[in-house]
Amino acid sequence: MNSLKITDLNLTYKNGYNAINGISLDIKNGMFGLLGPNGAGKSSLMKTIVGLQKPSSGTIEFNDIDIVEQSDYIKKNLGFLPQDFGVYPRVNAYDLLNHIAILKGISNKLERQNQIQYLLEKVNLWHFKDKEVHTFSGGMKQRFGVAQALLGNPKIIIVDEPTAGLDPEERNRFNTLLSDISTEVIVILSTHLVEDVKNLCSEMTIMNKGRILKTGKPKALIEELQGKIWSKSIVKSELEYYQTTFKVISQQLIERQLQITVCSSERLEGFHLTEPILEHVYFNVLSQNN
Ligand SMILES: Nc1ncnc2c1ncn2[C@@H]1O[C@H](COP(=O)(O)OP(=O)(O)OP(=O)(O)O)[C@@H](O)[C@H]1O
Repeated sequence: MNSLKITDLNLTYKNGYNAINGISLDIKNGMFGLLGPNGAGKSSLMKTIVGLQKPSSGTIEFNDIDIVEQSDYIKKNLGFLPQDFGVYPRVNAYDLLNHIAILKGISNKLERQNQIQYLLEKVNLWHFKDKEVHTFSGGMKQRFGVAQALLGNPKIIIVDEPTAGLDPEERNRFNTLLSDISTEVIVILSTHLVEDVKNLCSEMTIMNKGRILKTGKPKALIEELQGKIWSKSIVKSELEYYQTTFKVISQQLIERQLQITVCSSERLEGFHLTEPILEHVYFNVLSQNN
C-alpha cells in the first residue's frame, strides 16, 4: 500500500500570494479526487507534490520518505498525465513510447519492449502502434497518455482534467481504465468537474483559495445532505429575494425555467425536497466559504 502524507503545507509565491494555506491530506491507493474551481490552488498543490516547487513550510512524505528534501524519490515513482500534451511529434505510438521510456531511465532494451507492448495492449492501442500519435482521436490520445504515464511502473499517478474533450463513449472507456489502474497505485485526479469525481473517486477533497474545505468519501458527503436539499422554480425577478432570504447554493435553467437549490435543515414551504447529489455537496461547501 502506497501512502502520501501532506502535513500543514503552505506555499507563498514570490509576489506574496498564498496559494496553499495549511493543507493536510492523507492519501492511500485508489482514486483521490481533488476538486475545486479554477484558481483554487490545485495546480500549485500538484506542482509542489511532484517537486517542481518547494513549499514555504510543511512536509510531504511519500511512503515515509520526505519528498520535499528528496524530490528524486517522487520523480522516479511518478506518472503524470497532463490535460493536454500540446503538439505531438510526427512519430508513431511505439517509437514515441520508446523515446519516453528512455527518458524515464528504462535503459534495458528488452525491458522497454516488454513494457511498451504490455501497456499498448492494456490501453487497447497495440493495433495502432505504427500509427502516428497526432492522427489519433481524442480518446486514443488520452489512452496513449495513460500508457506513457504508466511506463516505469509508477506508484503515484497525477492526472489533470482527464476527460476534457472526450465523447461519452471514450470517456467511459477512459474512466474504466483509470479505475482499473488505481487498485494498486495512488491516482490523484485534479479537476473542476464534479462528474468525474462522482464516477471515479473513492475519496475526495474540495479545495478553494488554497484551503481544504471538506474531505471524505463522496457517498458519505452526499449522505450528510439527506433531507436538506430543497428546490424551487422561480422567475428571474424573484432571484434577489430568494438569495437574500435563503441559502441558495445553486441556480440553473431547466427547460428555460430558473430553478434554485437551497440547503436547509428546516422544512421550506413551497420548495420540493430533493435527493442530494455530489454537485450539491460541492456548491454547498463552496457557498459556505465564499
Ligand atoms: N507562479 C505564481 N506566482 C504567483 N501567483 C501564482 C503563481 N502560480 C499560480 N498563482 C496563483 O495562485 C492561485 C492558484 O493557482 P493554481 O494554478 O494553483 O489554481 P488551479 O486550482 O490549478 O486553477 P486552474 O484549474 O485554473 O489551473 C491563482 O490565483 C494563481 O493566479
